[in-house]
Amino acid sequence: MDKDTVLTHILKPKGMSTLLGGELPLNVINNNGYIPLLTSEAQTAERNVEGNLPSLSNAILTALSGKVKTVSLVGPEGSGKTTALQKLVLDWAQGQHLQNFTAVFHFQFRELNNMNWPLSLETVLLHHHGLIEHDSLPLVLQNPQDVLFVFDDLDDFKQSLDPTTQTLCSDPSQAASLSCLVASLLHGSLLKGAAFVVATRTTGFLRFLDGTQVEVLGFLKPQREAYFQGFFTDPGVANKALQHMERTLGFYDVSATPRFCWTVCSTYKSLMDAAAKLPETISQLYVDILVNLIQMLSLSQNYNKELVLALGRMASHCSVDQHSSCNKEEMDAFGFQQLLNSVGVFLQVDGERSSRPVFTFRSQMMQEFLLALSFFFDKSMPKSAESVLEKHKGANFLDMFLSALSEPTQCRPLETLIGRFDPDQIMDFKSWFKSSSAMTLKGCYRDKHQRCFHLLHQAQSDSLVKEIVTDSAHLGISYRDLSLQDCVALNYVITCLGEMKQLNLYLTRNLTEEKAERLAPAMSLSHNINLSDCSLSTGAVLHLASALSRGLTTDLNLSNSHLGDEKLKVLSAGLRDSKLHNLNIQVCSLTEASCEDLVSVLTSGTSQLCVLNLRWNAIGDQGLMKLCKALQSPHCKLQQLVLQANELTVTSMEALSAALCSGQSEMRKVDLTNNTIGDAGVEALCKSLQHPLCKLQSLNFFDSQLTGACCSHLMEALMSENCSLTELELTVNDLGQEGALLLCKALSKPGCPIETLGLKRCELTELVFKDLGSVLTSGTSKLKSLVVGINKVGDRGVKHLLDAVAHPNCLLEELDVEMTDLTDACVEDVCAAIRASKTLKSLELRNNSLTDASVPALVQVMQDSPNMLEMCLKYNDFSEDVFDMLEECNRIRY
Ligand SMILES: Nc1ncnc2c1ncn2[C@@H]1O[C@H](COP(=O)(O)OP(=O)(O)OP(=O)(O)O)[C@@H](O)[C@H]1O
Repeated sequence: MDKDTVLTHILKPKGMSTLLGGELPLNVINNNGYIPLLTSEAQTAERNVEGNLPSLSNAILTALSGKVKTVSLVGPEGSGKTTALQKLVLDWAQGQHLQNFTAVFHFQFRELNNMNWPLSLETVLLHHHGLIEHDSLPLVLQNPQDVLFVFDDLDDFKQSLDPTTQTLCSDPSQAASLSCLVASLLHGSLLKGAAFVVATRTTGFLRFLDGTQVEVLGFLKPQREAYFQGFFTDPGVANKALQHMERTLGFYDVSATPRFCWTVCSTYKSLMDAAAKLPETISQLYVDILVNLIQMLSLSQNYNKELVLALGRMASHCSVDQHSSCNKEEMDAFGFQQLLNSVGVFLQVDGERSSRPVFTFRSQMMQEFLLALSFFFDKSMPKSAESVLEKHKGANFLDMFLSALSEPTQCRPLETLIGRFDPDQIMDFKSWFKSSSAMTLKGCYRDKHQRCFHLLHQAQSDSLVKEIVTDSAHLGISYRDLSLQDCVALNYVITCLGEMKQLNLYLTRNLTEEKAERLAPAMSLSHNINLSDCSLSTGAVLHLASALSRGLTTDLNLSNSHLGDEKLKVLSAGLRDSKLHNLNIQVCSLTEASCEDLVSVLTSGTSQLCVLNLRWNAIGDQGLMKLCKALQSPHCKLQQLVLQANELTVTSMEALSAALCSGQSEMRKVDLTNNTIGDAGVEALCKSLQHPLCKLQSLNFFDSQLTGACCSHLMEALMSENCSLTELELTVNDLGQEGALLLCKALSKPGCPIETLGLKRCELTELVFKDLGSVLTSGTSKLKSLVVGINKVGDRGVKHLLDAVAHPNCLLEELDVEMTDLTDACVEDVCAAIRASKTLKSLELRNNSLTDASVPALVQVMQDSPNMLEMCLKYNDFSEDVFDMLEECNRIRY
């Protein structure tokens, strides 16, 4: 039809606006309420200069100028497809775009469905569409490239579009089935060259359409903002309403649909006008909507109930059979006979004046809500909640609505209109919910935990949360990759509980600002927060920081989260006033710059930080030297510092040593693993060990590029009266025989405090093992744990230690002789040592050359020695023949 016809005929609004159906598209457009929509990037080239998503109308216009002039607008229920089509046609008629088309034909499949007899395209255009002059038709048909067809609601099309199952037609005057006409048009056999814009929800028909698909994104946040401002005349009220919607509903996909926004705005407006409370959950919103709709109908309580029951039956039918619409016979079977005049607010009625009207729910969400409601009323519904849910598996919100409606405070407003809910049904739902939640929460499936939290959130009952989430709930599992609505539900549950042992978000790939904001109250109520291997936006870190600063959290694990210096700065602001004791920021891509922020935290006077793990951050000597300033502050409470692989050298060891003996440092444990501090670094630290004010108890020099030269300094330090070191780790350093013998000298001095010694892979010899044996039997040694694996001393070397273990003076509890070239020849000594020792609990024998022959004796001695907690025999030369025997003792690992 031409532009004038469009302007005079088509653009007269048909029908009326309804709360669930939306404001009529033409009213929206005519009243300047149209908010331009966006599409996703995939279909169009790129974002525009401001980095925003492309506009929907541009995407359509661009696609129509392409080679295949078919554009499919795809979007969910109420996302604005019809409105966008009407705007497109109106703008064309007003000369704003698409002026290359001389005629535009606009069809709705819902209406076409009624044509059940063969028709030619000419007849459809002339008589059915009825708005084209007979004379102009040939012109149109001769120039198909000047014609645009606009088809709406393709998903409602009840016939086939498959070109392979029907013979397509090409003659506009030939009568054919509707299915053939539409398929022939879209496949180009009829009116070849014409252009098409087709709007649809996601449907299987899309596979028959060539051309461009354009996603209709509906209202994202900025469009919602514009819409609310347009809806409410007072900007303050608009803002209040929007904030409320964003906080309570903004995380549901449905809130991106313009139709839902209309429903929400209209409902909020009437509640605000009545000075009533706005709904806190989606269930409460639907209670309010239903109350509003029922009140509008002004029926008696009996009629209200009948209507709700009939709607519930229809909802169940549509949900089970995946029907979107029902005919008159079906409606009668649901019990609508007397009530059909009242269904308009709930149902869209097509072909009202024809003999075959079709009824469709205006809102899928309301369909599910009515289904849930009927569970508490309809005697014909399955009796148990479990079977209702089983029967309507495809319903997304059913369990959430059931949960909300089973709470007295939430169902009360409806009870006054439709009568009392069946108490047996309420009880049934409650007992199903409690027992299934108890099972779910004992298990480890995070999705199921989340669902349970959603149901609790909908129920809005503190006491129910406390009843369901008990100590037996397994809440320590990782709730990674939460959606925004998961965050809201989890936060609700933790807030009701009042505190949480551990909030585990391990492996969350995208903790956005919005999600962290929703979780912030839960974070402050959690004693331990695990955010290891997560990626957090700066905004998220900001919320974490503020949650920590007012919260209960004592342990925070951010390891492997690659925070970087900037985000650490943001975090530091919250650390000062937090209760944090233990901060793990290993592998966080930090540099020297972060140390300044950490210093300001540690010296703040309010920080409680005792343990700081900085493993694998390139802070370097300059960074550690800054931290050392903090260690000398009377405010710093740090006791343990993990400095593994921090690119440290001897340069920073002097400063560390000075800090340790400053008299202010509380430091008990320093781990310097994997740094190149070398012998000179050890020498510097040994000075502090001899200082009376140094409180250090544990030093770890694992793989620190040391040689025997450092041992004289260690010996001196260990022999000093002031030394309080109980743990010394020197594993993976080339100390050699000479160096190790010096250490043994120190260890044999009465009073030497060392209890745990690590000398794995230190190039030790049999002579060293002999001296270590003497240390152990000396009667003065406090050694409880000795790790001397990966030194090739063989059976003879290890025998010195085994004999020592058998000696009554030896206090050893743990001996590690991994990969020391042991053979079956040592087994007798092993068994003798175990039998004689009163203290030994663990023996590490992995990576040796023991064979099957040793197994019976080793199993026997383990069975006879209940003191022994573990013997590890992994990676020896056993055959499968002995596995059964080894299996007999569960304290043997093999
Ligand atoms: N761009 C818009 N600006 C303002 N309001 C809009 C816009 N788009 C849609 N609406 C409102 O949302 C309602 C629903 O939109 P519309 O009917 O266009 O959705 P739809 O995607 O065609 O839905 P369905 O899949 O159910 O056919 C409209 O009646 C109108 O009130």
